[in-house]
Amino acid sequence: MSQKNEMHPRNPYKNKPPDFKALAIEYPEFRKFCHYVSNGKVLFDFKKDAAVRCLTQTLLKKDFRLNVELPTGHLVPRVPQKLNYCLLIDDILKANEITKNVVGIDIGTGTSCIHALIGARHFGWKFVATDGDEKSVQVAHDNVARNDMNDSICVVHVNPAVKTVLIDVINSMQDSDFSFCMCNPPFFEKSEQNDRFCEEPSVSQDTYTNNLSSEVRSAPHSETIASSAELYVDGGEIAFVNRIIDDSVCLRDRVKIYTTMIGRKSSLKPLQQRLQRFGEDVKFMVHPLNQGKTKRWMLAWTFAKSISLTTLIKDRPVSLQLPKPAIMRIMQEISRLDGRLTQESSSVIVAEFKSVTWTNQRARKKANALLLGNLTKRPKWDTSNVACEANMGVGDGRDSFSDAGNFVESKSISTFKEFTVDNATQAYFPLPPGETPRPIVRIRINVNSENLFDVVSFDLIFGSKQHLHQLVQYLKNLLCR
Ligand SMILES: C[S@@+](CC[C@H](N)C(=O)[O-])C[C@H]1O[C@@H](n2cnc3c(N)ncnc32)[C@H](O)[C@@H]1O
Repeated sequence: MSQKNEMHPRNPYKNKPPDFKALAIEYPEFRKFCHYVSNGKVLFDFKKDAAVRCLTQTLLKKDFRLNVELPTGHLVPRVPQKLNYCLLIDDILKANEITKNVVGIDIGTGTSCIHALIGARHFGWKFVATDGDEKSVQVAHDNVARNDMNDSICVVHVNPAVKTVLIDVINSMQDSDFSFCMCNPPFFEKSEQNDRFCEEPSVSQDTYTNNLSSEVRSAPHSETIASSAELYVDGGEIAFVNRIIDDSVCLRDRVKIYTTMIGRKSSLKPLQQRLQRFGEDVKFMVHPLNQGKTKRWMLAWTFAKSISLTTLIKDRPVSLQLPKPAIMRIMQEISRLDGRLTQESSSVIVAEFKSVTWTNQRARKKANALLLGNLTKRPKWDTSNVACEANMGVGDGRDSFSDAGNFVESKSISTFKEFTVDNATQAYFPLPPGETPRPIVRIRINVNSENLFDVVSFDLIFGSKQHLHQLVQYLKNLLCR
């Protein structure tokens, strides 16, 4: 399903896709990839890599006055998607009043140098653009020079074998602080090589295509041809972004806002969990980046106390109408749910929860009654028919991308023959001394007095939207009767 309407509201391509007919009339090289059909419409062949390459070059020329070389065998950036990413960064910068002398770092700029070129031309930002591939650095440098942008963009070659991706570059520029960094990391782990892409020797030994000649997979909507450095990295995008996170822990607010694009939904959770481990020191957020049929995400984080990332959360605050005085009743209920309350003003409170206590209330009550009540048949807590054996890995157990510290094997052993047991095992690891567990959800509650009632709105500071909606529903059931 097309996700055009989820594009950034300021993206000019949001409600106005490229007019292929007009482009075909204006640009003869673009015309070669168009077919006229009987109703006068122009069809564009997205399936061919050369056509997509030409579309990107034409849009950059027409809409950004950029003359960009995109060599065959390398990724072709999609202009609306790249603009979406820059616009989101622009939103965060503007919301934090960072509007002058904006300097960004583009990690892994590729041959196109696309983020830096669009960022400099459209938003007036300056850039340091890095890449680990010498050819990409050369082509990116030529693209910058061809567009007379040497004063705004400095392209730097970095050693991709070095574990850090930001520290060396930043330390080589002693006096500069950076407003933000951005990155479109290689997504895939090397072992996935054969699943998604196959070699394309007609271009070069190092070129891959997603146009697999397989009976199982249908042909892709649009062909992607790329080099191995653009597609693969040890550990995939999770490992790459973890390297940026590691660097950010050392660099702290020498970069005000760290951002990266994320290509796979499954990468979001481990990366957010990783950031969560830095407790109150770090703020982070995820925002979707949609274009066409592709869904991507931007992960942003900051160590700077002055930076707010919540300004980007565009969801309407969830609200309830309650009889007056609503704030007292809300505070009572939140305390009953083991929430911690901080009063910010007479009408604003912040509530945080370390666990979800508002779901399964009936089951909770029943379990409590069983434990505390005077039932004739009480469970015998001190006897067991089952023994449990678990083999653990080494490490602190909190990294989900290795076996370290997680269960290697876990089994339940019945003390009766022919007696089977279900086995569910959960482990808790003590936090290092001095570290306090971070709440799973934090919500700002704002109470506005109207004539006859109070309007209570709930804003998610962090945590899952699902938890917020469940909690509000729970309070509604309880307080709106
Ligand atoms: C997916 S491509 C992104 C290219 C371009 N930024 C875009 O969005 O179209 C990833 C890029 O990261 C580069 N890269 C890989 N490891 C790197 C490292 N350690 N430091 C900098 N760049 C790296 C690759 O050479 C490749 O050009």
